[in-house]
Amino acid sequence: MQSTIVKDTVQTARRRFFDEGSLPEGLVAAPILRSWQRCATQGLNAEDKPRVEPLSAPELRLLHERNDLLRRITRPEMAALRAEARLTDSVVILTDNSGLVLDMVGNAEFAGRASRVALRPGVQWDEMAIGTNAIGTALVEKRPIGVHGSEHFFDPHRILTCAAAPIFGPRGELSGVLDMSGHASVRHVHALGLVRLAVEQVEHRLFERGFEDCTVLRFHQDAELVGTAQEAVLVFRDDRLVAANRRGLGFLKLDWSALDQTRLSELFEQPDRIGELGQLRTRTGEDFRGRIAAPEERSVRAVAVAPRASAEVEPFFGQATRAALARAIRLVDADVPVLVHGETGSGKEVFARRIHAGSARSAKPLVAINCAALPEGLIESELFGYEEGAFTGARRRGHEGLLRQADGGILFLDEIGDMPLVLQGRLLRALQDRQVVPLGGDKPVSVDFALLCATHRPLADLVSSGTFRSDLYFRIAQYVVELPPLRDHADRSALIDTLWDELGGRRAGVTLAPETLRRLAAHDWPGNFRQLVGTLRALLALAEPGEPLDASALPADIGMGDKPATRKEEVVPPRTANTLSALTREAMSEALAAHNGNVSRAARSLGIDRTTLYRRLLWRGAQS
Ligand SMILES: Nc1ncnc2c1ncn2[C@@H]1O[C@H](COP(=O)(O)OP(=O)(O)OP(=O)(O)O)[C@@H](O)[C@H]1O
Repeated sequence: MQSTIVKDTVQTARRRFFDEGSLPEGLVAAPILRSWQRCATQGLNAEDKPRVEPLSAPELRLLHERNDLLRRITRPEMAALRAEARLTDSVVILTDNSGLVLDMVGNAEFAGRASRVALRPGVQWDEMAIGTNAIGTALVEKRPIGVHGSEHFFDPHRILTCAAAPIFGPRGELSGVLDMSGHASVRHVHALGLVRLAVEQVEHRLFERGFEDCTVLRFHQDAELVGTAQEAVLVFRDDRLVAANRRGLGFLKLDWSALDQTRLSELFEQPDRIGELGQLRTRTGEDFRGRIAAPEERSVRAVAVAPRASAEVEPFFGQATRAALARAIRLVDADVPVLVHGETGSGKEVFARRIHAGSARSAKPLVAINCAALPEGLIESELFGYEEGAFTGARRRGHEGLLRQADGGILFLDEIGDMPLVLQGRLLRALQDRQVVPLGGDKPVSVDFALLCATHRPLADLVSSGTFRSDLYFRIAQYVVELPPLRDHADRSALIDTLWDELGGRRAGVTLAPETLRRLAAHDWPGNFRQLVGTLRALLALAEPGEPLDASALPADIGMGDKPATRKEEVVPPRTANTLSALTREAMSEALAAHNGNVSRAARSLGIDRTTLYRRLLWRGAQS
């Protein structure tokens, strides 16, 4: 009902703006209206088709190379949001600082729909080409923004609901944009919050390296937030401010123009202790709690106290998995291909990296390729390389291809079940002959790599249904490791305890209350380790040192399965969901009730297909 009213309001605003030429102030958010004005002033016409100029495959590869650091630094957040996106039929997108889409992960079905309106890697989503959209408008407005349905400038984008936040570097430079996009019929009310939090983590991590020779000041009014991603950070080289995060500037009422201009001594009174958490008083008389780390002393302390970066959680392996790892290492050393199978988030990639680290090839590269993430048209040139001038847009000096980059090391083909059939034959030949023929070339080049593959799909079934070649299957699956889903772990409490320590819970002086631990252990974690680690990280951010973390901090859908719902709750489901997945499930249940249980109609009203709705409802049924 509420969304119908919002929709009508936007339609009225559009009519006034586009047909009557008046400003519908108050009917849409001010940043949206500003964006419509900018687009109209630039001569964009809402009834035209947006101008899309996708990059060629080699250009996209170059773009990836140029943005390597950004892609690496955002990886943990992309992985965490990807799990959320898969469960909510949406996608997570990373762009460069001009809005060029670098990566898109999440729900494959929605990715297909998004691709039809050119929301895909290699397309620039800047406002001037694509009109009002979360990515482009966040870049212009330099702040997080949600753009929903008809708030988009161009008509075809009405199917989208998007939330984006710009990523700022330590010197205020725009580095990229993180975005979550889904279908406009399912309102992802938490998407903007999730994206903002993720960007805060990314921006905070940008301060971990590169300032070893500087004095770094970390502070907050709340002492407990010092040392977390919510702290304010100011960096001084020879007493001069050279880098900062937005919170640091905001607390002192400064902006980026203060860089290189302002001195530490102008901002703060002499701190009482260097290195220790103490009182900091600004020259204007405001008090903060914080810590100043001088250059030499900081580099020593950083090793001792810096929280582990999120990508580096020490994996938890049960006894059986440890034994499987030892066997897999021996097999890979003997050049026997190993296939790792497990549900999403069960740790296939983590396991593969451990195999590499323990193998005789550890000093050589592990080249990991996600076969599902590579656009189909790119896989061939990416894997096998191409000769100079092999096709229009090919790089002048050609490209050696990923198979050759793995020479001497290990080739890890992740999501191998998603490799298109046409390329499976070519891959098989390369694996059998240990030779690669680049596109546009005729001379085979010898390669030497060990092969690891992973998939969450039932490959044997794909073989039976004819979508995966049996000869390739037998080639890659000479030894299969099955990673168990979390719900099958015998002692989940011990596992959660260990991960909590790994994530820094004990170091931060926070424990999980017995009821919290019980509920976490009772949950069946469909997103496996990825979901569990993400939830524990969120809980850690909410925790108060010295106080056991109460079960009320848990997301609504965790640990409630074992509690009978009250009659009242069954009749009037309260809007308490505070995760995207819970919200989506709520929306699905509501749609189903509104259509008297007719799945097709409910699915249509949500803008998803029947199978997605069935799948999600079945998944829900399995949970409760
Ligand atoms: N054994 C483990 N112990 C602790 N954390 C783990 C473990 N395995 C995985 N994780 C966490 O889960 C996240 C997902 O792991 P990984 O990418 O290896 O899963 P995956 O099975 O390859 O998932 P997908 O099929 O979706 O690609 C990792 O980033 C890591 O934080």
